[in-house]
Amino acid sequence: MYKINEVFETIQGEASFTGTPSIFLRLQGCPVGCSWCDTKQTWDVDNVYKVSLDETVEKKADSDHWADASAEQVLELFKSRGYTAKHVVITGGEPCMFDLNPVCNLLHEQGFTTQIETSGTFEILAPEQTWVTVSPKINMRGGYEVLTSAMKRANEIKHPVAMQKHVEELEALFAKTGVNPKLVYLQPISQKVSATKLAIDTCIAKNWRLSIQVHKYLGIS
Ligand SMILES: C[S@@+](CC[C@H](N)C(=O)[O-])C[C@H]1O[C@@H](n2cnc3c(N)ncnc32)[C@H](O)[C@@H]1O
Ligand SMILES: Nc1nc2[nH]cc(C(=O)O)c2c(=O)[nH]1
Ligand code: SF4
Ligand SMILES: [Mg+2]
Repeated sequence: MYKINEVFETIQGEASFTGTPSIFLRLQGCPVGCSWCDTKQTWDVDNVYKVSLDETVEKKADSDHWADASAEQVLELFKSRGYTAKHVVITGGEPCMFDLNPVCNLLHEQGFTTQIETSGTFEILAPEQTWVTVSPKINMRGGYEVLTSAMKRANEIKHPVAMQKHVEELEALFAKTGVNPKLVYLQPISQKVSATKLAIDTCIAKNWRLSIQVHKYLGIS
C-alpha cells in the first residue's frame, strides 16, 4: 500500500519535463527535513489524518491528510477521474520510502510514462524505464552509499540553490562520487530574486540548465 497525500492533474513545472501534462501522485512521509521545503505537510504520517482516496483528490488546500492505496486503486482512480495526461510524476514527501516497482510497472503496462522526484536518501526501487530526478540532499539521512547509487541512477539532477555554498556542495558531491551527470538543473529556492540570479549566472558559467518552478509563477498546482 502507498500513502497518498494528494493526486492532481497539471503541467510538470520543473526540469526536463517542464510543460508536460502530468498526473501528480504525492506520497506522504519524509524524514529528511530540508529547512526550505515547500511541502512540509507531507513530512509526518499521523494515523489520525487518514482519509479516503477520493478526499486526497478533492483537497482544496495543502494538508497532512493522507490515504492508503494499492497500485491497482491508483490506476482505477486515474480512470474514474477521467485524467488525460499520460505522464505520471511520483513525488512527496519522499517517494523512495516506498517500493515504486508495482505502481510504475502497472502504469507502464497501461501506456503511461513515469517519473520519480527523489532526494536520493533512500534506495530507488523502480523500473529501468522510470525517469529519475534526483535532488540530492547532501549530508542528510541515508548516507553516502545510498546517495551515490541514486546519483548514478539519476536521469537528471535538480538542485535547489539560494547561496553560493549550495553550488559548491553540488560540485563537491560530483567530485566525491565521480558522477558526471549529463543533465544538471539549478532550481532557485522559493522564487527569491537573489537565488534566481545566482542560478542563472551559475548555469551560464557551467553550462547547466535553469529550472524555475513554472507552476508557482502561474499560480497553479
Ligand atoms: C518537495 S520535493 C519532493 C520529492 C523529494 N523529497 C525531493 O526532495 O526530491 C520536490 C522537489 O521540490 C524541490 N523543492 C522543495 N522545496 C523547494 C523550494 N522551496 N524551492 C525550490 N525547490 C524546492 C525539491 O528539492 C525537489 O526537487
Ligand atoms: N506543477 C507542478 N510541477 C511539479 N514538479 C515537481 C513538483 C513537486 O512538488 O515535486 C511539482 C508540483 O507540485 N507541481
Ligand atoms: S527531501 Fe524533499 S520532501 Fe523531504 S524535506 Fe527535503 S525537499 Fe521536502
Ligand atoms: Mg512542489
